[in-house]
Amino acid sequence: MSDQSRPYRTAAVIPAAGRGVRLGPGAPKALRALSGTPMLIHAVRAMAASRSVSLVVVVAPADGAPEVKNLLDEHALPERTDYLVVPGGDTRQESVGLGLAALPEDISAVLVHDAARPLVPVDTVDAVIEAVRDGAPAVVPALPLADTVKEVEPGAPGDPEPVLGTPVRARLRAVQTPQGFDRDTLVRAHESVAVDGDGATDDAGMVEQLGAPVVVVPGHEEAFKVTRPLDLVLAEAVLARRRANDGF
Ligand SMILES: Nc1ccn([C@@H]2O[C@H](COP(=O)(O)OP(=O)(O)OP(=O)(O)O)[C@@H](O)[C@H]2O)c(=O)n1
Ligand SMILES: C[C@](O)(CO)[C@H](O)COP(=O)(O)O
Repeated sequence: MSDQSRPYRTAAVIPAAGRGVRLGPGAPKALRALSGTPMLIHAVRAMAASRSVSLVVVVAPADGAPEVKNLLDEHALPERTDYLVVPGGDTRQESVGLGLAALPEDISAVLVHDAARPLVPVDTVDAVIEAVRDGAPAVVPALPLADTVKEVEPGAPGDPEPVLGTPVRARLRAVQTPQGFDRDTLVRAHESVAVDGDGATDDAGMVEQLGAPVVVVPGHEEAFKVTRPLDLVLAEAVLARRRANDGF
């Protein structure tokens, strides 16, 4: 539940400390360029585009915080947007936890947004924030699936895997970011869910483990995660389409 005595300020925590192994060799994923601008800067701008976001906390690769701070100093953000840079951890869960620990006292609502989703439109960001402000402790943007999904018994890479079942597709959603939270709920989730192996794959799942309700709002196709090389091609195409639509 939100503390009504606190002023209502929203911050975005951007975990950007991953290596991007699935993208292939090169710089840490968040620092790779899309149309000449680092992916992280696109992601920060996507959060700052919302008038409700007054602080962005970037969680940088552990040894790259000064470089990331310089990068942010070089790229203009709206005057209303402050930013902080903190070093990240070994898993996404730890990186988000380190970002949360850096939040100032007066923040009531938190977005957690992957640096790897640089092109999320501002309308999606605002829809998540609005649902949190309307009282949902945890909100995720998500889309219906185009593929049928099978549950399998995982085997060695390349080996046939026995199918265990086929979940009803109409009940499934592919979850994106930014995920939005009442701050106290998210902090409680991070304090109570231990990092196990590679850690939790999303923050809303940790809130589910608390037993708190999580709701879905419509996601957006352009909020896809840049994970594999083909995603870079798609991201460049989306940016080219935006430039064409903006008349540049
Ligand atoms: N230790 C980690 C691992 C991931 N992330 C961030 O979490 C987001 C989602 O993770 P993912 O897309 O899986 O990025 P990587 O972990 O970099 O990718 P890969 O698994 O291919 O290495 C990314 O913005 C990534 O930078 C992070 O901050 N700290
Ligand atoms: C948080 C997330 O983007 C929601 O789909 C996703 O779970 C991140 O997964 P990753 O394997 O850490 O990229």
